[in-house]
Amino acid sequence: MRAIELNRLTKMYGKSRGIIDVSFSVEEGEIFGFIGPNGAGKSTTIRTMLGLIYPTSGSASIFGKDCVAHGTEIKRHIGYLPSEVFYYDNMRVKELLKYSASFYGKDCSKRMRELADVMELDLNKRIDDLSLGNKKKVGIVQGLLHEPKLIILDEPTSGLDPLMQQRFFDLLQEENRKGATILFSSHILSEVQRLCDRVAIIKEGRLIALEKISSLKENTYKKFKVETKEKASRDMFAMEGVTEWKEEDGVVSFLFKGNVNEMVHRLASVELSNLWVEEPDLEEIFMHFYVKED
Ligand SMILES: Nc1ncnc2c1ncn2[C@@H]1O[C@H](COP(=O)(O)OP(=O)(O)OP(=O)(O)O)[C@@H](O)[C@H]1O
Repeated sequence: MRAIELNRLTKMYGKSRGIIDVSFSVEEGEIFGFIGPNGAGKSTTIRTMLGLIYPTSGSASIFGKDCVAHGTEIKRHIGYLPSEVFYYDNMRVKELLKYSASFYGKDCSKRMRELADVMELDLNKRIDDLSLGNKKKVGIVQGLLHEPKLIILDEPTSGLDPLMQQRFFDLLQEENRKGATILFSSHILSEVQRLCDRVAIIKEGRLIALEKISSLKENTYKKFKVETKEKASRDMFAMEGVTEWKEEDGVVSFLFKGNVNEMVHRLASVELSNLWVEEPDLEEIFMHFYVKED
């Protein structure tokens, strides 16, 4: 069964767009990345999926159940970490987490202590005494407490130091091994690249790409860097599949998608003094999508 299925999901805020015609699905057991710059529509998509706001048109379902019709039931199976967390400041961490756990009708105290240990969170502290990073940890523990089947994380790492980010990623991978599906929204590409199997890229409210991280990185694009004996011109490498052409200090670089033999032929016709062929990082691929769409 699919964990998430969005079908032409659209949300307008009055006349201004939130998201338009967003369709994708996430299989059970996947770690799925959802990336795009600020304002692209990630939070709107997530909030609509969770039934926190209503779609203008289209539909979203979770484990086969429509998010509007079965919102309450669906939420039992979801652990959600919002991008910004607000709490009752005068509560202690432990009280807040117990209060959250009470909604799930489960005894989560053992899991609460385990998670707090891993994330080095002091359960006896008052919320208003916590730093931003520690408040984020409360959100993480709160989201994972009831061992949800689906974990939805909206920009989860902001405020966490690198050590805690790593712990958190390990924790997510462990939850995934135990069967949890994860939707991870971020504008930081390197973390999506590290953790996710597939990624959806959203821009100005519309989905512009849906790919496997591995095929994005390995099969689709190669980054060529070329040093030429003569001054390089754009024409030298102008062929279908070449994008992101740049020249810096006599070294030309570009992304290439297509038959590498054709590129090798083209390179053979130019006098080279050096050549590098590399895997582009996701950032470069991502920029390419954005430039192309513009
Ligand atoms: N409550 C709201 N009322 C009106 N417009 C909104 C509201 N919430 C979001 N928007 C608009 O919808 C669009 C998508 O915003 P959204 O917060 O979903 O993007 P995002 O990708 O999550 O970005 P960020 O990381 O900055 O939160 C933006 O243009 C935003 O201004």
